[in-house]
Amino acid sequence: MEKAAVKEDGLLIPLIDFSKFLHGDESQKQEIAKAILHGFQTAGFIYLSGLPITEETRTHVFGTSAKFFDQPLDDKMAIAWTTPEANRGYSAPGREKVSQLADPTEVEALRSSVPDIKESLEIGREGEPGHPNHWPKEKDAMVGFKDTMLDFFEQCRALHVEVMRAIAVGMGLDAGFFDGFLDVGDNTLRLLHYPAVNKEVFKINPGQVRAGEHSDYGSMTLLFQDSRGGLQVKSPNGKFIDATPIPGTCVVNAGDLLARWSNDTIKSTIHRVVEPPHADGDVHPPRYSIAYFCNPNFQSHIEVLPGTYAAEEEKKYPGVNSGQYLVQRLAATY
Ligand SMILES: O=C(O)CCC(=O)C(=O)O
Ligand SMILES: [Fe+2]
Repeated sequence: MEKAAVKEDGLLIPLIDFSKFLHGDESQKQEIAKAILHGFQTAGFIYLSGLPITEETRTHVFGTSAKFFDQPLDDKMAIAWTTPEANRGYSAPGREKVSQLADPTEVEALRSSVPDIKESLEIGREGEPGHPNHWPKEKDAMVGFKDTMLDFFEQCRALHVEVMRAIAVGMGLDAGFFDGFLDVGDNTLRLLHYPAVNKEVFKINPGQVRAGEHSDYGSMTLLFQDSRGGLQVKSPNGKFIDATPIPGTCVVNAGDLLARWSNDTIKSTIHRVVEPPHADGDVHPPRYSIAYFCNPNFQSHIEVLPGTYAAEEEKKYPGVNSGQYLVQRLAATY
């Protein structure tokens, strides 16, 4: 039996040892595959431990990400995010004027806007024709940045393939069923930084969050969070529940396209990032996380999966092109 990472208000997010799928015997593989699929079908979220990505890699990538965000705003703006088709580059935070909150009109303006308090860098598949990545200049603290991120991108790409193999096994399909849909690696690595924020900001703005509620779009997201906390997942009863960080794990959530692909037998669950549950003093320290958004190859045609419907009329969705679906969804957010 696997353990629960989160268990509250009807939301049970399992904690699953993935090394038993990768290296276990046949019965362990089956057991883990079923647990993973069940987690996606019920919560839409799982926590994986026993990952092939080492703690050393993880620490190095988080350190490198922090160095990127540490750069002057101008340097980051020089590689700004451009279009949903490219989906690459830097997005600046909504900037709050916390020091001027005594002015009631300012406060009102802030209250009505409540932008997310975060900045991010999106890195796509290196070498995608027409869409070069926006890399920071290879100098000073940014020397080696590109290599570090490309290496991590590849490790996450490989992990996605393995988790999809587990889903295939769980569904009773061939283990390699999804391989041909994923081999290109049309994925996005998003580095996230939620800057330090005064607690007052959350008090003055009841609606203030670090990242607004949403579901993800693709097949699944591999989410690496630091120890700060603040990620919340919506329970079946509509309450936001803390998805507390567990060292050495990766949170994996199914996206909208996988839900659609599975005829809604897999859930793409709403989540958000809010004020962490604890803070010493007046300021919440910064939070860093890394989301790796996995997608079926942009060229893939996504038809409801065999075994998720009994009769043709039970298919809830027509086929769709993966790339077109994703660009459409992204265009609606930015
Ligand atoms: O930072 C996090 O923990 C969550 C980020 C997230 O949900 C997203 O970027 O889609
Ligand atoms: Fe998300």
